[in-house]
Order: sequence, then structure tokens, then C-alpha cells
Amino acid sequence: MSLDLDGLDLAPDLADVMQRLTVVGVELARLIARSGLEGDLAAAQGTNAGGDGQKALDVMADAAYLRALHGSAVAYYASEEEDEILTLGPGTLALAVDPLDGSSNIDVNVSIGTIFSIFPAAGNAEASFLRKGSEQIAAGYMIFGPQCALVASFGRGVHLWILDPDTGRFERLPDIAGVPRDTVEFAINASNRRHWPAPIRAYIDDLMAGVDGPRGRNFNMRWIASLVAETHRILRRGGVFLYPGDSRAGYERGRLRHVYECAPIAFVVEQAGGEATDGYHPILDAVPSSIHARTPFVFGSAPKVRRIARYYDDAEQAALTPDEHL
Ligand SMILES: O=P(O)(O)OC[C@H]1O[C@](O)(COP(=O)(O)O)[C@@H](O)[C@@H]1O
Ligand SMILES: [Mg+2]
Ligand SMILES: [Mg+2]
Repeated sequence: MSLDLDGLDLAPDLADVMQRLTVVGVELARLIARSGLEGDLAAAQGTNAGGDGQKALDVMADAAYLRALHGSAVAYYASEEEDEILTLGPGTLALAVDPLDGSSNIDVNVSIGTIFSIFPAAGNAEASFLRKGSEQIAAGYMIFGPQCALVASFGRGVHLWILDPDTGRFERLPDIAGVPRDTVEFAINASNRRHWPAPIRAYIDDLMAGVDGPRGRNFNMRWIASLVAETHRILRRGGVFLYPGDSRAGYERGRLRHVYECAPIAFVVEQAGGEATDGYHPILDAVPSSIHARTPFVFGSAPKVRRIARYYDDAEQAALTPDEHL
């Protein structure tokens, strides 16, 4: 067994899928640690359904998860790297995955990861995934960084494991207590400022104004360009993450994918007492329109996420509707 699940009381089908995911995690952690020694994991390979360029490791990670899940309880497999949902066979579960998150960081030795989301299988492939994120029965991520960690929730808090490289086993650590509420860090790709919707620009401008602005205190900015790494920091240290929709062509609903990026991260964050919205509405209440649909994404410390929603309220009063992300 590569994962310590003692005391979590998971259904056997789900426990088996978690074991299989972490077997791949151990494999990927080793591959990543040896990147450059054997082959170039960042080599360009093609384009996925979302139009993103694929790197060698994106394709390898997808193939490894797919291989590992054959013969498991996973009936339906949806992946960032697969155009369509794949039917693996009869089974009780549906699994969506971003096999390799933070692909732009593969060749620069910065943390990358895998994000996963598990639902009970529904009547057909699409119905299994195009539903509210609140119906997930498991969600989480593995992060391949200085340490390889697994963070997962089964709807009763947020659990943490660290991979022991000596034994190849994920050992359980104390649960994640909760997203700290009073922090001064925010994460956003500020190079897109000129494209942001007015409420987001107003919120960030107020933070950037520091002690001289309306907030009367200084804030600190982070942008790793790996959603898993931003999530891990926010779970441990608090803060807020924003990837809003913006006025660039194709970015009207942001960059991040609802099914295999935002819904699972939102599930974990809410289980840790944080909040996750599209800027205004809770992510976990929204039904994605397609398997690769994007959504604007804001998550982190609850008071901060709520404050951002108030900027949308203010904008509405100034004649913009809350849904207007442009
Ligand atoms: O390069 P940008 O626009 O700042 O986007 C960074 C975001 O894109 C992502 O890398 C998208 O994920 P993938 O690497 O799985 O495509 C996120 O991890 C990250 O938050
Ligand atoms: Mg991703
Ligand atoms: Mg990816």
C-alpha cells in the first residue's frame, strides 16, 4: 500500500482508487526528480482540447493515471489532456483529473502537481461530471515540490500526507486545521491588470495602495503560476487567489477549468473553512456547461473572498451586474 488511510473509514472502492492515484504520484515524483537526467519532461508534444500546448509530462501523467485506473471502480475518466470523457468499464465512480498542473513550471524546477475530483458515477458520462461540485465525494491534489504531499478531503475535513522518499509511502500528518483568516497575501497574475473587470481592478488597486490606501495596511503579492502550489500556501498560511475572467479573447471566463481544477480545489478549501467563488457565486453551487468549461476563480480566507464579492456589489450599484466579468 502506498497510502496510509487508517482511521478514515473510506468505502473499499474509493480507498482502492486513492491507492492507485498515489502509486502514480510516487512514479511521477521520481520521474520529476530525475527530469533532465533521462529525457526532457518539458518538451512540446501537441495541443489538448482546451487549446493549451502539451508538454511531455502532461501526456505521460495522463497516460499513467489512465493505466492505473483500468480495472478500478472508475467507470468514467475525464482529463484535461483528453478531448472526451473516457468510459473505462462498469464501476461506481467518476474521476476527473488535471494530470499535471502548473505545466509552465516543469522546466524551471518549481512546484507542480495533480488535481483530482471524484463523484459517484451517474447515469451517463456527461451527467457524472456536469453537476454541482458540492456532490463530489473526494477531491484533492498531490504537489511535487521540495516535498511531495497529498492533500485530500472526503467531506469531513482536509487530510495531509507527505511522501517518504525512503519507503515510497505517503504517511499521514495531522489534518489541516483551517485556512487562516487574517492574512496579508494575495495571488493574481498582475500582468493582466489592464484586462481585468472593474471590481477586480478596484480590489487589487486598494491592496496595492497599502498603508496610504483605503485598507490602511500593506499587503504582499505572490504568483507561482501553479494552482496546486498557490492552494497549498493558502491552506497553510491563508490569503486569497484570483484568476478572474478578463477581456482577452478566450479569457472571458478566465483560464482555469471548472471540472478538474476549480471544483476540487473549492471542495478542499471549503472543507478547510475557506471560501471559493467565481468572484461572486460559490463555485460548488455552479453546474459546468461542458467538461473543459472555464470559470473565473477566487478562493482563500473567507473574509477576503467575501470582501471581493462586495466589490461586485459596489460595481452593480454603479450599474454593472454581478455576472458581468468584463
Ligand atoms: O500563466 P498564467 O496565465 O498566469 O496561468 C497560470 C495558471 O495556469 C495553470 O498553470 C493552468 O494549469 P495547467 O498547467 O494544468 O494548464 C495554473 O496552475 C496556474 O494557476
Ligand atoms: Mg492546471
Ligand atoms: Mg494540466
